[in-house]
Formats: sequence, C-alpha cells, structure tokens
Amino acid sequence: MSPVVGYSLDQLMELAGLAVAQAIYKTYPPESHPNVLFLVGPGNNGGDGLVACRHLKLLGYNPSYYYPKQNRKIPLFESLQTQLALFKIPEVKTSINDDGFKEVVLKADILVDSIFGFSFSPPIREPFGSIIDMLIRNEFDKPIVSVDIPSGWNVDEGPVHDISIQPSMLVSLTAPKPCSLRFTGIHYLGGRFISAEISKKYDITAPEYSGIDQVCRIN
Ligand SMILES: NC(=O)C1=CN([C@@H]2O[C@H](COP(=O)(O)OP(=O)(O)OC[C@H]3O[C@@H](n4cnc5c(N)ncnc54)[C@H](OP(=O)(O)O)[C@@H]3O)[C@@H](O)[C@H]2O)[C@@H](O)CC1
Repeated sequence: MSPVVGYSLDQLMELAGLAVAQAIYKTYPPESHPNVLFLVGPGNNGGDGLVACRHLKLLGYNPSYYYPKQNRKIPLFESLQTQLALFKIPEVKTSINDDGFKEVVLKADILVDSIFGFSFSPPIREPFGSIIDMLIRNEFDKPIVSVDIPSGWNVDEGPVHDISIQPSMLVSLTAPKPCSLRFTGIHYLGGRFISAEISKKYDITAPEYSGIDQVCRIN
C-alpha cells in the first residue's frame, strides 16, 4: 500500500496507465496515429507503459512494446506481460543495436517513453543509453510521449544537459514533478484518483477533470 495515496501498487499502475492511454487518445487519435511503440524501462514507470499499451489496444490502436530488461520474478510485471500476450500485443524482439530497429521506429506513429520516472539516477546504463540517444536524435521526427518524467531528466531540475529528450507530450502522474516547469509541450495531468484530503495534505492543486476523464490538460 502506498503511504501517500492509499492504493496498492498494482491499482496505482492501472490508474496511471489508463491516464496515459486517455491522454494519447485525446491528442493522437487512432485514426491518424494507429501504430504506437512503447519503450519500456525496468521499474514502475515501465509498468505504467505496459498498462497504457493494453488500454490503447482496447481503444483501437496497434501498439507494440520494446522491453529489454524484464523482471519476471516480480508477479506484477509478469502478469502485465501475460495480459499483453492475451491481447496479442507484439513484443519487439529486435535489439536497439540491430539495424532492423530503425525499421521498427519508422513504422511507429508515436513513440512512448516509459523508460524512467522519478527513481532514475545517472549515469545511464545500457541498453537505456542507446534508447534515450535514439529518442534525443528522433531522426524520423515522431511525436514522443513521456510518462511522468522525460527519461533522463532530473526530477527537480529538468534536462541535465543541453542534449536531452524533448517530448512533444508529457503525462504527469499523481502531481506534476518540479522538472515539468521546464517542459513546454502538451502537458496532461493524470491524478484524478487522489482524494481531496490527500491533495490538501500535500498541497496538490487538482485541476477540473471533465466528465469521466482521468486526465486534464494543464497547459
Ligand atoms: N509511487 C507513486 O506514487 C506512483 C508511481 N508511478 C510510476 O512509478 C514511477 C517510479 O517508479 P520506480 O520507483 O520503480 O522507478 P523508475 O523511475 O521506473 O526507475 C527505476 C528503475 O530504473 C533503473 N534505473 C535507475 N537509474 C538507472 C540508470 N541510470 N541506468 C539504468 N537503469 C536505471 C533501476 O534499476 P536499478 O538501479 O534498480 O538497477 C530501476 O529498475 C513514477 O515515475 C511513475 O511513472 C505511477 O505508477 C503512479 C504513482
């Protein structure tokens, strides 16, 4: 149970992933952006991506995921992958270092950066350095959606060097992190699952969520 918000980790991840999927749907609908490639990291930020990947399939997209450092010993992550297999969502097996990976990226209409969130600490270890370099170069000029924090950014300070991922969209989860003040693209907050008491206690300004939305655009 999270001492902050009172949910179990798998509940939080489900809510977070649903919020990410909704934000993508609102900005890049499946009619124009059907092919979504998730770049998945080894921690909970990666788990958010796996959940969002499943929701996008249900929303009519053709998602796929690249998950180079898997931890099947943790039941939560194993079950997320089992669900993706049940939904026939393909896992990209081509390595980031293979020539064929370019083809994989070329076919995608959106790249989702769910590599690192607030527990990242530099320096970046492989294979994630190569993946983040690929996102920084973004040679095919694809929209990049970052989950919670653009991977490699410092949670407080933002981009650590002149060369950092510059996503087109950021979906902050629970509450925007300080680094999001340095972000100038399309910014959504997915934090509707926080109670009014928790918002007050942690001084989180909750936006006006519309209808049944789990996300709200905040810029
Ligand atoms: N709790 C909440 O309220 C909510 C949390 N949520 C989500 O969880 C995210 C935080 O998840 P998290 O704590 O698991 O950490 P995360 O950022 O995924 O990274 C950890 C992994 O990265 C690795 N790693 C680190 N540095 C590295 C490096 N330099 N180079 C290579 N690897 C490196 C590290 O490996 P290790 O150091 O252990 O070997 C570990 O495996 C948060 O941002 C949000 O998205 C939401 O679901 C909802 C609300």
